[in-house]
Amino acid sequence: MSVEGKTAVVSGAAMGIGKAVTEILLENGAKVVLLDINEAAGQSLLESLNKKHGAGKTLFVKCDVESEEQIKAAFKKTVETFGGIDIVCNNAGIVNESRWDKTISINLMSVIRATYIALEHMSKQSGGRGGAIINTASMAGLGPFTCCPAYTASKFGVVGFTRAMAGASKALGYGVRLNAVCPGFVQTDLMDQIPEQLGPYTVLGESVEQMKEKLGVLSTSDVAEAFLELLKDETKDGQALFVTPKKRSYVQFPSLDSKE
Ligand SMILES: NC(=O)C1=CN([C@@H]2O[C@H](COP(=O)(O)OP(=O)(O)OC[C@H]3O[C@@H](n4cnc5c(N)ncnc54)[C@H](O)[C@@H]3O)[C@@H](O)[C@H]2O)C=CC1
Ligand SMILES: CCCCCC(=O)CC\C=C/C=C/C=C/[C@@H](O)[C@@H](O)CCCC(=O)O
Repeated sequence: MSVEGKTAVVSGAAMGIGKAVTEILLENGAKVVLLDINEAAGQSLLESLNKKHGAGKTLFVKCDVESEEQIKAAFKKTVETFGGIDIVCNNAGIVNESRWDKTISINLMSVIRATYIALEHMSKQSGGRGGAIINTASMAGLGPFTCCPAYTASKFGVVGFTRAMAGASKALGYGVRLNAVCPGFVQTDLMDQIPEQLGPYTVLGESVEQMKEKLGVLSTSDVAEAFLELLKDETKDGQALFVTPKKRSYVQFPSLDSKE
């Protein structure tokens, strides 16, 4: 799918990975609606993007992804402004092992909530144009990251939901592809804040520095490139794309097909 002329919605767009995804989409000719709870950072990014890419290609909507009402309003505003939605990147996320319920709520429940609301606009079965949804999972959604069990659970959930929803979308003729991106460490505020966010598992976080050294640390634009690959390659549906500085590969899951 060409990104040129398409309308995209990116959550957690004010900073980090979401900001880089927003930038790569604009560079490739898309219009982008930035959703974030941080209004100051969102508005300031919008101003600099408008200077660089020209006004009329972006919109910032203050939106807490935990709120169904605010997500609905943000998607409605997108359709009113740009005439439809082709791409959604569910990217907003946190690490907070002390508030594990909030971690599950933002990282997993909000991805499911936003996907269902997005599909009301995007599905060909409800008058939409079809398109693509990319959910930001993590390497911690593929293997257990012992210093953050709730974060790990949320990201396993994102991978599982994305794969199942891709199958449902295909079977029901929605015309919407769904994929997950699973990065290792990425240089962002979230990564820098890991040591303070592990609550009862803080002592286990001591191995994080060694893991970072072993795996390397991605730049946000490395991750944005992976998003672009998933958008452009229409053969990718229900995939988890694992990304580290040394490797980018599609995860091979065990086949559990009862027909085989
Ligand atoms: N940085 C890393 O090492 C990795 C990050 N990830 C995932 O990437 C995603 C983005 O993370 P980063 O860019 O690193 O974090 P970040 O902290 O730099 O940016 C996250 C953005 O999400 C926004 N946000 C947080 N809660 C929100 C809410 N309730 N509603 C709307 N916006 C909200 C923040 O205001 C911020 O702008 C997350 O889902 C994270 O789990 C995945 C793998 C590695
Ligand atoms: C602590 C929150 C991390 C937030 C940012 C990320 O999502 C980074 C994810 C990066 C690496 C995840 C690695 C997971 C590795 C496991 O699959 C396992 O192979 C490593 C085992 C060692 C351990 O759990 O300590």
